[in-house]
Amino acid sequence: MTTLVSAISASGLTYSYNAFSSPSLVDIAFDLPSGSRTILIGANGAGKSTLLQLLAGKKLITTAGADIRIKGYDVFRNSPPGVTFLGTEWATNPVVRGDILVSAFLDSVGGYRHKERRDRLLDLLDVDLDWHMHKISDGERRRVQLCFGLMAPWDILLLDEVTVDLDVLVRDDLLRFLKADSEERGATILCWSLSMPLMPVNRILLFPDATHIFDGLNDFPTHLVHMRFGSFVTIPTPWIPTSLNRGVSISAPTPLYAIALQWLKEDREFRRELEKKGQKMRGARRDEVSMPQHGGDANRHVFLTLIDMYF
Ligand SMILES: Nc1ncnc2c1ncn2[C@@H]1O[C@H](COP(=O)(O)OP(=O)(O)OP(=O)(O)O)[C@@H](O)[C@H]1O
Repeated sequence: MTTLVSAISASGLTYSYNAFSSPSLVDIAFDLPSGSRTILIGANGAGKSTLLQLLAGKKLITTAGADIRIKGYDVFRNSPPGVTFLGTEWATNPVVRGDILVSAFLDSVGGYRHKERRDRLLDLLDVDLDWHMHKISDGERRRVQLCFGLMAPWDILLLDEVTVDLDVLVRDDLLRFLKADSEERGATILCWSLSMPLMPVNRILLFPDATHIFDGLNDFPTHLVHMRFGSFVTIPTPWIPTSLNRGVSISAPTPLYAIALQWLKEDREFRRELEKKGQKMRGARRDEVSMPQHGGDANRHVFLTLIDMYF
């Protein structure tokens, strides 16, 4: 049995993109054990990508007292080894859209050193070594990215949204591979795949296609986190299907889907309550926000709303 030691931890984590915007993360604190597989659940703008990028050391945090550790290493001062971050910006990099063969591309990043894992991933992700990177679809490019990122064994895997555009079969196989890999090697995964706009929660129930986001996921995580407006509403909590969703009234194909919809519904209600009190939250319709009566305050409110929209 794997001994659970802390793999990822953070405390006092508050982060703003610039001096004008409200913080995208607010006083986040958590501790994830080695071998855990955690899914972040939250509406658009909840802060999931920002958190993953900070953990990956992609953004510098200057807030006093903020601390992020991976395997005990301070991510900003002392990069921890064995961390793989896969995010969506990779696909827009001109290098990976150049006229290069997939085989040459994977070899250029050491694919030949991990041939067994590479070949397993090529099969699983249905990637052809003879593809040219500039002549493949976005979904195919994503599959090459996953092969590229996963072929060297990792200790910590940070996945930002990259499984969303895979077809259902490939995604299902990939989740099985990641789960087995994490169980065999005690490796840790933190990812998010469960994001939906706040407003159309009810409409999602009418579109069976939206449920594919959850295919194969129900048995994948060991922990769930609920994020809302940059904070953790639910800290990493062990997930045993049915453990968290007692009392959840939404009927859904899987317990994970039910809890995600329930949380997003709560987020929407929370936001509407704030808006009734005149607090503009990101993503709100302007006509839903009650404007302050005083002229000066009203102008300031409009100004802050514009800042929120443009930064
Ligand atoms: N480059 C940026 N500059 C300023 N604000 C940003 C930037 N990127 C994100 N934000 C803001 O930070 C907050 C969190 O965004 P983030 O992308 O982390 O959310 P998310 O939960 O990943 O959302 P989604 O599900 O839509 O990807 C949002 O309010 C967003 O507007």
